[in-house]
Amino acid sequence: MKRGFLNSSKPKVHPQGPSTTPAATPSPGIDLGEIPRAGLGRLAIGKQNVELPEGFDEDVALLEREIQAQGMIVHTTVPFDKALPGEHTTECIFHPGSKEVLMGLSGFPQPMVKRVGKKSPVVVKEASGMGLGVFATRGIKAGELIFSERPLLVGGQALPTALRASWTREQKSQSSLNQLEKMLAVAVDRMSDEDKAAYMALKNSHLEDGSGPLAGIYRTNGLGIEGLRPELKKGDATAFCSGVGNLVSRLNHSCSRNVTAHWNMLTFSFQVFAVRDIAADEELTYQYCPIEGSTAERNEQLKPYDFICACPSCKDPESDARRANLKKSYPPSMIIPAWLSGNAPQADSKLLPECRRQMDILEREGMQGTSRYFQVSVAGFVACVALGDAQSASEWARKLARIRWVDKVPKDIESFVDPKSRAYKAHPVWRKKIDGGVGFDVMVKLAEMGIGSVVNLPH
Ligand SMILES: C[S@@+](CC[C@H](N)C(=O)[O-])C[C@H]1O[C@@H](n2cnc3c(N)ncnc32)[C@H](O)[C@@H]1O
Repeated sequence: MKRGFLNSSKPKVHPQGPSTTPAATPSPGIDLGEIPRAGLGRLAIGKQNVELPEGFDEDVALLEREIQAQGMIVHTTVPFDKALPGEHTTECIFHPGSKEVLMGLSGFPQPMVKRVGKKSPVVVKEASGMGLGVFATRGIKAGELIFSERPLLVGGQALPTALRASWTREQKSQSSLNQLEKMLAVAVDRMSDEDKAAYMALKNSHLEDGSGPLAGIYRTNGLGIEGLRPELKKGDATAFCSGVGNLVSRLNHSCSRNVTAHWNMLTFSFQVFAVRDIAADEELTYQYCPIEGSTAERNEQLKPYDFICACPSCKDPESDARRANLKKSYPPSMIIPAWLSGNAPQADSKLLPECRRQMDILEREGMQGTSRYFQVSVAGFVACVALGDAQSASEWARKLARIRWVDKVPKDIESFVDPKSRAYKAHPVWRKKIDGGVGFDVMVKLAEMGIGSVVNLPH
């Protein structure tokens, strides 16, 4: 989950958002202060006290009324019309325009009705030293959609708050946080009693920094959602909204996580997929920060969550060198077009060994949910097809077939898992490295598979 909001000085990751399914990314949240108690002349921000200017409360109230009058914040419920029996609803705090994005989607929202009687593949229970966590109730296969969840709450990042230029940074931070708490209070108040209780029961790791109780939960549990603010540049921190779920927000962090969470706009839900096989009773883990960096860098970014990661990679003294090596290595999918057209003779003998070397690091580090894992798998597959080696290509196809959360994985990839499949000879790249004849049609097919361009997947 990528958490993050207003004026946060914490890293906003994620970004990711490319030509693939949007990912849910953690967001660190506003790094602000405590909700002021009415009538107090000083506000606690973090461990400090902030002097308030004369008439501060009245000034804030005036500015808030202006924001309301201008319709800069929209409280709404999804689905907009009456929910079906058993269908979960989400309270939303939107920027202007977000609701219109959803109303423009044909068939929105596809209903999400609870399946009664089917045993859930997961259970929430105590995770030693981490509070609660999500655990598998049975073995789960790589690529399986484990659960979908429509969130309790979705809010915009950097929601407009009333600020005066003359205030100090601390006063602005304080005021933004106060206003966020008020907006959240409206949204939580609109929830059903069951959802309200679920929201209030979520973890709050912002007890010491002065966040109000609702904002503390929001900042601890939000996962980034992209696509609700199309007017903003993709990948901008402010282009993200943040969703808090009853189940998805119970996922603990690991730098070698075994699930990935993606946002499905049409059902207005998070979809959680297994990125590798998960054993019965194993904990499901997600990543709260980018995981390509060193152990120290990752733990710096995890500070807003108030824990030190003790995952296998963080404890392995050789992990940093492996991840650093991967970071500085070129994604092999970028080289394929030149290699195929004969413009990269130096890559002829190195391309496939390089794919295998990078795959070895990715698997040892538990990085199957990363962009690089997709890039290496697709490069290995295409290279083997181009060399007319269906046996080796089928091994790469098996990996690709499990990456179900990436739009660029060819829809017919399953037909390449059998090396004897007739699909091989019909593939536009079949034996092209040997027979030549790489034309525009082949390049188009490669581009469709994310080859030759940087495919940046979300976490
Ligand atoms: C989104 S919540 C995850 C669910 C949470 N454990 C609970 O009890 O609801 C995030 C918080 O869980 C805890 N947490 C998550 N991953 C952790 C980890 N790898 N080690 C220790 N604590 C972790 C931290 O307190 C963090 O602020």
